[in-house]
Amino acid sequence: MDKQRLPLPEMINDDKHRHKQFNGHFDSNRFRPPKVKTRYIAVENNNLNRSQSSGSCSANNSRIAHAISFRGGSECSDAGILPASPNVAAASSMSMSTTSCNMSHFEQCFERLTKLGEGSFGEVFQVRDRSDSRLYAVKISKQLFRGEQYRAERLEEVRRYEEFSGHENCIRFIRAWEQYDRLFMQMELCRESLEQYLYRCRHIPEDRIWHILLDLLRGLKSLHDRNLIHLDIKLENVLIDDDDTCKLADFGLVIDVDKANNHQATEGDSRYMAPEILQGHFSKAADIFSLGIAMLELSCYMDLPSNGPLWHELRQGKLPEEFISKISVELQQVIKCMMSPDPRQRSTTEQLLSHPRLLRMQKQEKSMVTFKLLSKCFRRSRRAFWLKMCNLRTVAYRCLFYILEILHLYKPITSAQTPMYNGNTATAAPSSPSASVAGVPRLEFQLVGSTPIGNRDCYISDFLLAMDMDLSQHGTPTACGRDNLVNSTPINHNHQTANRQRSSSARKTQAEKSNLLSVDESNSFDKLSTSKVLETSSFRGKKLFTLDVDEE
Ligand SMILES: Nc1ncnc2c1ncn2[C@@H]1O[C@H](COP(=O)(O)OP(=O)(O)OP(=O)(O)O)[C@@H](O)[C@H]1O
Ligand SMILES: [Mg+2]
Repeated sequence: MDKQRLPLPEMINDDKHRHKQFNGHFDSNRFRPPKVKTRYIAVENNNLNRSQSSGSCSANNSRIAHAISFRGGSECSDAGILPASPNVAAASSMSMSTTSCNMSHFEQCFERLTKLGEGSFGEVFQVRDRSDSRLYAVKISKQLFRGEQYRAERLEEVRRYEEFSGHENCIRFIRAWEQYDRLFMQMELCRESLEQYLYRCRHIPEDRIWHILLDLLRGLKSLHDRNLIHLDIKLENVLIDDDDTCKLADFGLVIDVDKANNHQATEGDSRYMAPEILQGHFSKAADIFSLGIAMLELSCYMDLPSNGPLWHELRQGKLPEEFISKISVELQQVIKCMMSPDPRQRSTTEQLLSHPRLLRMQKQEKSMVTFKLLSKCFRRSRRAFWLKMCNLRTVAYRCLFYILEILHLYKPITSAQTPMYNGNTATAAPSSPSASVAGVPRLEFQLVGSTPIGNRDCYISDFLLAMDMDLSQHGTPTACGRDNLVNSTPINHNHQTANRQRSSSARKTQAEKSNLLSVDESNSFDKLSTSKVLETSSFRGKKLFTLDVDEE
């Protein structure tokens, strides 16, 4: 990647330091390092089509999801084609393969819930894993891979995430894959970013600031120990998990110190940028400066300038008195030490971690370690318990619905097997279907079968009522749009039986007078042979006849 220089800070005559302003949404128009712009396409399943991946570095393969991992020690591995999620495999077996084929791996595996945030490289979504119902965060790169070089740079982030995933103060990485020329990274879900936390709390107690500093110094040390520099330390790139632990995230600009001044580095957010970066000097000390200024922002609720005279003042060691005076001298000294204009004078992570206050905190933490572990275990088991309870409840409801559904379908089928109508005179059935229908709660379901009425969503009870009304008015079931209907389908038998049970004797007579006639094919073949058949169709091996019946 070519080194991209920030334009020199503009001289703006706004020389007043300000408290942070929050107008309900996060400022997305901050001064950011210049980045090559490409057309942004919203990450929707339907948008991820072949035409957009034209010019792709991964060419024809871009439609297939490939796992990305550097864990095996290989330099850049496309670990292989990802299998479809188990849910999709099940869906495919239920002849939904066309739909599942059109789904991206992301959609097959996750249910997208909310958007958590957005940076210059990616959008991050809260998702639910369809296989275990757990919540995760998935970062989807905004820009399509424009070429092998660009793709390799994006995949570097995966390598870094994998490298630091095990550290308590770095975000836990789960897996990554590429599809449709985009990179997808699944990671642990955090509660919020440090920036969101600051906007929520505004005034953060100093005790908490020290704890945050300790967490971040530990995370940063794990990078610096490997001779890597983050280059994008800022409040947005620090995430807080459910246990209130701060974690470093966004390793998109991480670079090897040895390669840092070799056209490899890209500056991060100018508000947090160390002064020497303008001269192209990238070092671990640059990260210390960024962390120091982030601590100033956090402890003083100060709006950091992205350019102008105030930007320069902050980098000359002049910290605004009206802000800095609000915090303890101890914290002031640490911040000043981290923000020293000369990078050689800045303390290292190790030196900072050996600050008496931080040492005391680390000792306290050690003694609290068992208690912390226990409380963590308790919180996790409580969560697991509720999850299980919810699952049990779902299973119980499902069973209940199945039973109800089976009951519902069972009765009409048996009633159809017993001829209940003989000729045009309805005789009472031995059981009372209407009573059983009334006993079944109003259940929404799709009618099984392919009768004209079965091809739409309806309530079976609605249908019964409709039949009831039709019969009471004309004795002609308009649901089928015929005047003379002979029907042996289970559903219609049931309707007629239910109708018969619920209707008054007057209505019964009316029904008898009408041309409605229900016959079983086997029993009433002789009647059929004498009647004029207008139309025939079949349902479940039973024949449906539309007859012109002589009333006598
Ligand atoms: N694991 C996560 N859990 C919760 N929120 C997250 C997570 N990862 C990222 N976010 C949110 O998404 C935002 C953007 O994520 P991230 O910083 O990784 O994107 P980016 O495009 O690389 O950003 P940048 O512009 O800093 O390079 C974060 O500021 C944070 O608010
Ligand atoms: Mg970020």
